[in-house]
Amino acid sequence: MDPEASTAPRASFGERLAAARSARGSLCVGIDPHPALLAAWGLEDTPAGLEHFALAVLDAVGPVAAALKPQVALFERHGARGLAVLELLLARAADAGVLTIADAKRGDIGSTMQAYAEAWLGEGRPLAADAVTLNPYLGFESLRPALELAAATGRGVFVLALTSNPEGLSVQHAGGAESVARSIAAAATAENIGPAPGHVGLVVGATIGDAAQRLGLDLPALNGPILAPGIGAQGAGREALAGAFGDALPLVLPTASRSVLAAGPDAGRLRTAAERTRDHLA
Ligand SMILES: O=c1ccn([C@@H]2O[C@H](COP(=O)(O)O)[C@@H](O)[C@H]2O)c(=O)[nH]1
Repeated sequence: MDPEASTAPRASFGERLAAARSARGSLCVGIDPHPALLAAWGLEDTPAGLEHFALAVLDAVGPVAAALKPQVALFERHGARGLAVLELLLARAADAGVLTIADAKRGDIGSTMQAYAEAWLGEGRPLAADAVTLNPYLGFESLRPALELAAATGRGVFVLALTSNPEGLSVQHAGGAESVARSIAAAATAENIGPAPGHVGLVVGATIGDAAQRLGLDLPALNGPILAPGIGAQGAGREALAGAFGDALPLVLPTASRSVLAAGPDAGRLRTAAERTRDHLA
């Protein structure tokens, strides 16, 4: 191996995601090994079943998706052995050149946030992904350790702004014209200075209808990626995406889990389901 290559800093997450979207199209596929899906695939709800499922999704879908998004909760429910599977998946994805977004929704006071940042974004850490989802309920500024470490390591973050679930309204819409969601979006935008696509993204559900416009979020100004869950199993499709995002659509990375994963275990069907979803949404 060229010793210089191993120490060269990686490009920023924004640049790497933009390249992946150009090469593989604009879909993120979630890896959510729900017990019912494992059963439908003929797998046991065990770490071994989990490993088979996760690696099969990587092999089948990795080549046609801009990123994969393992849902950390579904690995955590298997304890240490489940996390070992997640660690293996992240390593294999990195070897295959497939970007990963760990859907961990972390957020805590600064001193603890530092540890979360190192766990999910730290160079050489076993669970480090290309990006992680963050929960700003303790205040956007509490996320500072993750924002800084992501920038330093060429990784990214996606901060929850308007989530896809109906219960999110009670918190995220609060505040009227100065809503919580609007302030989170503005704070994220302020992080993405410079011409290149920024590394601070937002999570905005594809199911939100016209909420972003009504609440005055300036999403086209973000200069970073918008991860949009809610596709398929939660009811959103192409029209919902267009209605929710308008001029911000070029920033949007839709993500679908159950609706794609249900096409397995056959690798060809799984890949076709991902390609159809991606092409339908384009
Ligand atoms: O607002 C949010 C934030 C995260 N999620 C996560 O995305 C997937 C969606 O799965 P589907 O099977 O496509 O519904 C899941 O891991 C959620 O925890 C979200 O849905 N909404």
